[in-house]
Amino acid sequence: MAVAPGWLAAQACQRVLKRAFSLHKAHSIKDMENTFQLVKNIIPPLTSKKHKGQAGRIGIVGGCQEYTGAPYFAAISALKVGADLSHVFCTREAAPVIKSYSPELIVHPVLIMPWMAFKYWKLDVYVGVLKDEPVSGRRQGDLSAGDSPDAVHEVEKWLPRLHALVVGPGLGREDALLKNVEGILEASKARAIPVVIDADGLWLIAQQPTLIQGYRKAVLTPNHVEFLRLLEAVLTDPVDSSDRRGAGLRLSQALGNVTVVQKGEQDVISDGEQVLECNLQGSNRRCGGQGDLLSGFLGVMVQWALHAGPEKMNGFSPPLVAAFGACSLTRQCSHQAFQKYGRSTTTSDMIPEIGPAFSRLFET
Ligand SMILES: NC(=O)C1=CN([C@@H]2O[C@H](COP(=O)(O)OP(=O)(O)OC[C@H]3O[C@@H](n4cnc5c(N)ncnc54)[C@H](O)[C@@H]3O)[C@@H](O)[C@H]2O)[C@@H](O)CC1
Ligand SMILES: Nc1ncnc2c1ncn2[C@@H]1O[C@H](COP(=O)(O)OP(=O)(O)OP(=O)(O)O)[C@@H](O)[C@H]1O
Ligand SMILES: [Mg+2]
Repeated sequence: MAVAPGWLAAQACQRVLKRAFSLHKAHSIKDMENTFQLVKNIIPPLTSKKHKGQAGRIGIVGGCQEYTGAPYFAAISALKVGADLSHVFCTREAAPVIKSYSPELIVHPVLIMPWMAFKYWKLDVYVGVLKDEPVSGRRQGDLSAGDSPDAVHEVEKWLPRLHALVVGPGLGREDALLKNVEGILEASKARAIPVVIDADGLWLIAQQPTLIQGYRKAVLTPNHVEFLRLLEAVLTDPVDSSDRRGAGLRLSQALGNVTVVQKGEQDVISDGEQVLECNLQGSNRRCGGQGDLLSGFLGVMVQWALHAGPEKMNGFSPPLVAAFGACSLTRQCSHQAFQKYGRSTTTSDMIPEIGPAFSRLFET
């Protein structure tokens, strides 16, 4: 008996939805089908009428000597989900490493601190002396654009060309670097650029919550430890963190309706008014880097959702819908990679799954 392709697609879609929401009593499968439909509504069509850049130009602020994988994962996932250009703003040491992972990334070694610029300047002078070059000549000439200590200004120059920023993956916690990031966040807010804040960016927010207070184009993506740190920093009254929906809702409200994506066995997403949960089956591998992929997806999707406008959101806020899309996609990639590689699965194995996972969730 011949089976219609449409029927097969519908069955596949039902299976994904059942996996997604079998554990969650508050939302019926119908509700979740609707939420997936909202994500589908924000995806820009691939047409011959567009020019490079229109599907998304994303900036990642992160990458230092210790951590080069995290900004790479965020930047490549932004491209693979459909952004046209992905920029990484990182420290000087991290730049050649990140570039060497992928020719597709545009890498700016601008997150340099004043003392580092001084160190490189001294090194250049030293090399000049060894080469028997006149020291005074080298002092003038050898600080290239990448050595500029004015990191905020260097990133700010690019902001008019970017649709969204992901701040934090692999950033590190050096005070001087975080000071730069404060300036970058202020400049992004002044331009109404959506920002996804993850990892060490959340460390900064825990020190200074006022930096994103009330900025509704900000989305925070804490893991378990980062969420507890934010709760402690932001809420004055005690809160039951085992009530993940209640705690997420309260944190978002206390931050002035910034969207909070609490990652975990279920991803709990709140904008202080509503709560969405993503239970889509992922995998039991907890290898590092999966959250970085999520932040890259979200950087792109939040911009798509804001561009699509509230009328396509059925009463949900655009960041909430975008976050649901990014969480679902991360978990689906993890699930697919795990089916192939089992215990040996690492985040790199999830990258080739992005295209098939996206089609499966959002193009059926
Ligand atoms: N390949 C890479 O370059 C990666 C770099 N990463 C970066 O690494 C930096 C640090 O991020 P992490 O998420 O590792 O954060 P932390 O360095 O704060 O935590 C590392 C791990 O230690 C454990 N831990 C920390 N504090 C704890 C506590 N109080 N109680 C119990 N367990 C605790 C948790 O398992 C946590 O995942 C960030 O810049 C992040 O982006 C990660 O994204 C992973 C991948
Ligand atoms: N117990 C779990 N069961 C299933 N999925 C999980 C579980 N914990 C986390 N995840 C999923 O893994 C992804 C990354 O979340 P995780 O908490 O590992 O972030 P992270 O610690 O910030 O990662 P990274 O190593 O990139 O910094 C999310 O999509 C989340 O849904
Ligand atoms: Mg993380």
